Amino acid sequence: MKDKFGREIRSLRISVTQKCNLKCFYCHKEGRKENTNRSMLPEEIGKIVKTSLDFGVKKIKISGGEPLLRKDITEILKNIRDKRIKDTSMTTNGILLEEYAEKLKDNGLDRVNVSLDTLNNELYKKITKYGDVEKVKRGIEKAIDVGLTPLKINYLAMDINIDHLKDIMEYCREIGAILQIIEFIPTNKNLNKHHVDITPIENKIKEKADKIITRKFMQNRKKYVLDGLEIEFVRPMDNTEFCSHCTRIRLTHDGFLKPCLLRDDNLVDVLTPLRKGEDIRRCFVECINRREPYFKGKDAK
Ligand SMILES: Nc1nc2c(ncn2[C@@H]2O[C@H](COP(=O)(O)OP(=O)(O)OP(=O)(O)O)[C@@H](O)[C@H]2O)c(=O)[nH]1
Ligand SMILES: C[S@@+](CC[C@H](N)C(=O)[O-])C[C@H]1O[C@@H](n2cnc3c(N)ncnc32)[C@H](O)[C@@H]1O
Ligand code: SF4
Ligand code: SF4
Repeated sequence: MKDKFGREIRSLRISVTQKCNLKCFYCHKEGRKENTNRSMLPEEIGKIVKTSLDFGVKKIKISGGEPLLRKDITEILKNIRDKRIKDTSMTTNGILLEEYAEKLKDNGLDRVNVSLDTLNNELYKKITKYGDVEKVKRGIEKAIDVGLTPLKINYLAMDINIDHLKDIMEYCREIGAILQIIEFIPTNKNLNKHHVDITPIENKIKEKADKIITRKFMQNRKKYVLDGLEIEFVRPMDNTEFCSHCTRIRLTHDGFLKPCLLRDDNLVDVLTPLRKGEDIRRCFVECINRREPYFKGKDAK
């Protein structure tokens, strides 16, 4: 099913918990500020996912909070599993990855993205409060070992870690990971000072790139191959092209369908009807109808 702006729905991003073992000062909490204290059971997540497949979803992203804090994460994966899904991935801070990697792979997870903004433990601690770079690196190694690949390193570009980008690039090349350079989304005015324009970095890499790939169904994001290293750019701010190619809907940790990451005012409760035994297809129709590009070009209606 397409939305009013002609955008297909191909991907469902599920936040399985709002809890986290780190406290990154910038966290956007997947755009969900409120907490209703509701939580979805693995079977409920499974049922919602199965319904989403009828609307064109082919890719599942598991996120949070920190998804590996769900003790029943393997149950969640078991319930999600379906032949129609082409890609099941997780975004994690990697702290618990060493312990979980094998179980995740065995229960149907295809790959992981691991967030790591610097290799410098002092700065990493400043950013995350409770983090430990070595632990994350061990998690990354284990994930690669068990085949949770292609593994992506999520590097959030900020004023405080922009000088660390070179080290992260080298590290990714060394371990054979894809590097994802993400534009910082300030969640309040005090954080504006950390925003860095990553366009000049992208232009520099583009000039030297051996190959350029456009991710058509992923917000037309550009991926560059440079001396064997794949570098993807996520540049959402004020980016009308990004939003006009957005094929993603979200499921919040407390059971609401969310038409857009950056809006919290148009959610559709899917958990209540599910618990009442009602047909939840109408929730998807409503969510898709409520979708609109957050950053709109002049021509968008
Ligand atoms: N504005 C906006 N930002 C997004 C959206 N999806 C992901 N992001 C940002 O992109 C960054 C990377 O997200 P990931 O969780 O690693 O997943 P992904 O790169 O989108 O997905 P894959 O490429 O399939 O692994 C995060 O910082 C998100 O905030 C989106 O729909 N809108
Ligand atoms: C919200 S976290 C949830 C998953 C997991 N806890 C982690 O950190 O990977 C998902 C992604 O959002 C990114 N993120 C968080 N806050 C952000 C912000 N203000 N701007 C851009 N990306 C952000 C993180 O870097 C991470 O890659
Ligand atoms: S680890 Fe992820 S969810 Fe936790 S605070 Fe950092 S960005 Fe947010
Ligand atoms: S419309 Fe834009 S901001 Fe909203 S989820 Fe899609 S890409 Fe992100």
